[in-house]
Amino acid sequence: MEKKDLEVLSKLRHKIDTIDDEILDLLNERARVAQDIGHAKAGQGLEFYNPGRELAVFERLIARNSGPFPSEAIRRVYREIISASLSLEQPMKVAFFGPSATFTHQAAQKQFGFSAQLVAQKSIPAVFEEVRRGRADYGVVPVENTTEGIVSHTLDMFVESDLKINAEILLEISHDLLSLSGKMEDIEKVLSHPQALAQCRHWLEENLPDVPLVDASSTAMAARQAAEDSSVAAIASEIAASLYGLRIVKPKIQDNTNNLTRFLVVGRQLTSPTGHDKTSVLFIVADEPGVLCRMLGPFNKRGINLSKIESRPIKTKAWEYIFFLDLEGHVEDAAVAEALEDLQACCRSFKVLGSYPRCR
Ligand SMILES: O=C(O)C(=O)C[C@]1(C(=O)O)C=C[C@@H](O)C=C1
Repeated sequence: MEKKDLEVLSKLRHKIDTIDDEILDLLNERARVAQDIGHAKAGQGLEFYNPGRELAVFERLIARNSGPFPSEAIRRVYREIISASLSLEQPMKVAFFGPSATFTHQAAQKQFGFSAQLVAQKSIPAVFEEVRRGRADYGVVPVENTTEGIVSHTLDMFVESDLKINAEILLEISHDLLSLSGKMEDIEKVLSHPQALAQCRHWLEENLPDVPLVDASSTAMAARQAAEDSSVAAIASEIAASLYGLRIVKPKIQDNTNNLTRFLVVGRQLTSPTGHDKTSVLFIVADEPGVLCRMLGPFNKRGINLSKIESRPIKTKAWEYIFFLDLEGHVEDAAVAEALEDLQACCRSFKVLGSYPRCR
């Protein structure tokens, strides 16, 4: 580099250093305000974590952004700023359906950031139990997938549990091809969970036709094995790559690109309205003619959009069902409250599972 160019570079770097100093000062100023909010909330017995407010922060900044800083990066950067602020208010413990490096782990990290303490649990009931006993502040569990449908284990938990849904997380399930070197030519074997191998079958046939495919007990386990042998590649998540020190040979190799999973954040309290909410309820109706029509009528009458209805068998009674309904709005909205009151009138059993910010 010529002396003149070096001088230009040095000036620009000095400019960046000055900007970074300002950013750092502002980050500390913001953290102090977040601490003040934390104290004010503690005084009123309010929850420190407020997913609705977080969403509003992300969305306001993304709408305001004129670039060139990428909008998606704004979400990620602010995710970590808020996560760090929250850890000053109160170190947060989040139980998730593990093991580590699963997609639920990734969803928990997306929602709570790196400053939260994420603790893997062996089962979905164990996640609920950790939160119920107060050993974790929140829990993250999967609830439905665009390819596989509902996760019945999670829905069944709400029948007995008093925990409330505080937020939903949408995650694109992206299967990445990972290895130690990150080079296609080093791959002699591909390892993954049978479902992940099946979801990437066409890509594997086209790109690695002669390489043997071997089943592993989980995508995380496949990544762990790939970390021990440079001739083995694993199909696993991005988080598995960072956990096991693997490189991405090829991202997003799944055949169906529209593979999304919805996760729920469960906590011990109901959350307050944000203006963009969704409510989930569970109920059992009497087994009599016209009851299905009557249970949906109150929502139709008030123009309330129903986004999902599921039924699950009642385990103690043959051919009777529990319904799970998702609707737009918050239980504190007048129209929603009235509709739910009408619904309750034709139910043998009824429970609000939570009102929480709709993922947009
Ligand atoms: O606004 C609040 O309620 C805060 O506690 C502040 C803050 C933030 O850093 O912006 C931190 C944590 C909450 O989950 C939401 C927002």
